[in-house]
Amino acid sequence: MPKPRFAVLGAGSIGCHLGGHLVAAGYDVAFVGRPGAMGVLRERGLTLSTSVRPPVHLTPDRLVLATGPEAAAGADYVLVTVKSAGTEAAAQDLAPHLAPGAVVVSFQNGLHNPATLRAALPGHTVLAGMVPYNVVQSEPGTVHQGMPGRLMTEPDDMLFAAFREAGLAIEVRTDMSEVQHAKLLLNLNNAINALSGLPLRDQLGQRAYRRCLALCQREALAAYRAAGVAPARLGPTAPAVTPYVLGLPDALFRRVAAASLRIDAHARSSMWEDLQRGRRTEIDSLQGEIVALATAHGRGAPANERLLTLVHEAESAPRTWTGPQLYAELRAAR
Ligand SMILES: NC(=O)C1=CN([C@@H]2O[C@H](COP(=O)(O)OP(=O)(O)OC[C@H]3O[C@@H](n4cnc5c(N)ncnc54)[C@H](OP(=O)(O)O)[C@@H]3O)[C@@H](O)[C@H]2O)C=CC1
Ligand SMILES: CC(C)(CO)C(=O)C(=O)O
Repeated sequence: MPKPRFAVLGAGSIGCHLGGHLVAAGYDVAFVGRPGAMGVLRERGLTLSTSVRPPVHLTPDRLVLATGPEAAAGADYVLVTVKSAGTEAAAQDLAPHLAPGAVVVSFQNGLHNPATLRAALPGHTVLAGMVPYNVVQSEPGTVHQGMPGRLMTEPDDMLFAAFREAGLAIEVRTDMSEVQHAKLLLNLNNAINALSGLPLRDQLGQRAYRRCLALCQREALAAYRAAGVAPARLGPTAPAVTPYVLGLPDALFRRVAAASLRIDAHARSSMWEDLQRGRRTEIDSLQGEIVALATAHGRGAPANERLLTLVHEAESAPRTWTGPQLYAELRAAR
């Protein structure tokens, strides 16, 4: 059977990580990205790095690089890896070029990207996917995976086989909505990490920042309960218990949550990268979703609402917050 062909729509950290692994395993991948980013790859090639394995370098001649969605025309699978605010536009761009029968897979954070893609691409199968680990562009042309983890998607045998062959750990799930709600609980830390200005490991090592996350997660769990949503359990700790664990003193937290601190020194939230580059963040699809859900059920989510405002402010006027400053700010909002 011929190998399926892929396109990556939104060739940034996640798109280059997924697409790069597929290229390394011999799959055809068309990378669709911004002219600047594609120029870097055209010049330097793409390096896939982790702190546990030697890096893999793909020379420029192995990369099919494009800046327009027409490059996705030959793909059997289109992996959508733009930030949430760009999904609608990316889907509209893609619609006239998508091959009949092509499957679209959203590997994005947030709750609504698969639905946005389905609405814009009628007649195509759109699968929800989830990336549990961090990938940063540690230097131009290098995407670095900073922690272990298994990708998740809705069932598709050919996709699953290709990812496995490419060395991308992947798990098939039939409860992706619950998975996405669980991932959103983790992504409530993106804003806290971005405002801390610290690598994830250092930020999560500090109780005051973890308490900020616990406040956000408690509000989210209350909103989920009101909405009848039961988030999936993605790690050793059940979602309902996580806020208690986050509030433990540092030494105890390090022992109880050792697995969640298996993060290398480079890892930062994807929102930190956005603030660094002066780009719009995904805050409306993260804290914004919790505020909207809480409001729809007659509840407040003041800590999430305050973070929403602080991140919007940081988009135009960057500032960093110490853990105690941020915790005091979020508590004062309640
Ligand atoms: N990075 C991470 O560690 C993780 C990220 N995620 C999620 O994965 C998704 C992707 O994140 P990430 O890879 O970090 O994002 P990036 O910003 O690194 O990559 C997306 C790239 O796509 C470009 N882009 C946007 N729209 C288009 C378009 N229509 N055509 C071509 N290129 C386009 C963006 O350019 P521009 O900026 O100019 O719009 C950007 O360069 C997000 O939903 C994120 O939350 C999930 C888990 C971990
Ligand atoms: C992996 C994680 C939770 C944190 O880096 C993330 O999803 C992100 O940065 O967007």
